[in-house]
Amino acid sequence: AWGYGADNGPDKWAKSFPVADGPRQSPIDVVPAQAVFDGGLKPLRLQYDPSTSMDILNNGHSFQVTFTDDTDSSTLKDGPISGVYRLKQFHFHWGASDDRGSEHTVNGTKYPAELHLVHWNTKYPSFGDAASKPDGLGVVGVFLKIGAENAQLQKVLDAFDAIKTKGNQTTFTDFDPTVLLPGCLDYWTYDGSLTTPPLLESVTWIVCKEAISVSPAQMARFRGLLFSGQGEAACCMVDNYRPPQPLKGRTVRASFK
Ligand SMILES: NS(=O)(=O)c1ccc(NC(=O)NCCO)cc1
Ligand SMILES: [Zn+2]
Repeated sequence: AWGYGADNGPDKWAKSFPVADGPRQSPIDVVPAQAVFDGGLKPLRLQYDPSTSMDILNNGHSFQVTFTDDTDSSTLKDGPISGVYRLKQFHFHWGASDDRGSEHTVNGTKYPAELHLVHWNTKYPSFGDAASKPDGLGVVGVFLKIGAENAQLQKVLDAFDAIKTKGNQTTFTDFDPTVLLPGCLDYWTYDGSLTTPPLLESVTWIVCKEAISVSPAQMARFRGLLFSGQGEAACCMVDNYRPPQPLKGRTVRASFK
């Protein structure tokens, strides 16, 4: 199965998932000087109801916090998208050291981690259906940079002991992911894909310009998770990021000057 190792990592994914070499793959390197300011882009409207957070899971590739998405309680509206997209889950990608870990880069700069808030377009009946449509998903990406301890992140990190190995999950309620957003919601946006198999080209990417902070000790906690399952040889969950992919003529728009 796919992963991030030498034998099953990003350079090998095209064998099982040929779309890996497609025209709108993610992540990309964002070059701010080449982004086109679009005054028609609206401010992001993220409205989350903490009662929709359900559980936190180690899925063997990352950990994710999953939300109930049977109503429009936690939504993404405006920004570059039209209609209403529902929050399904959020997860992170990170490195084995602070010099790498993000999927998107900015002028080639890698951040130590990147948060993805995954939403699906309610014009489709479900996440699974939306994931196969060109306008099916909206993912908000937020960079993490090394700095002060992020108290809002602590609640997520404190659940890690219960999800150390692949397949473990535990209840994770009353969490409002708004607390993980940067103060300024200026963003870049472009048409892309899932950054893990099946790499479906269904994502409107919304990458925030401003990063949130994470302390070195908190980053060390991320690296204590395991790709491996209970009773298997321990394999640290680190470097679970896909490197930037060719832009192939796409335009990146900026919501700010
Ligand atoms: N890294 S990413 O592009 O944000 C991403 C988001 C969702 C998925 N897949 C997914 O959510 N599958 C359904 C189970 O949650 C894969 C990659
Ligand atoms: Zn992701």
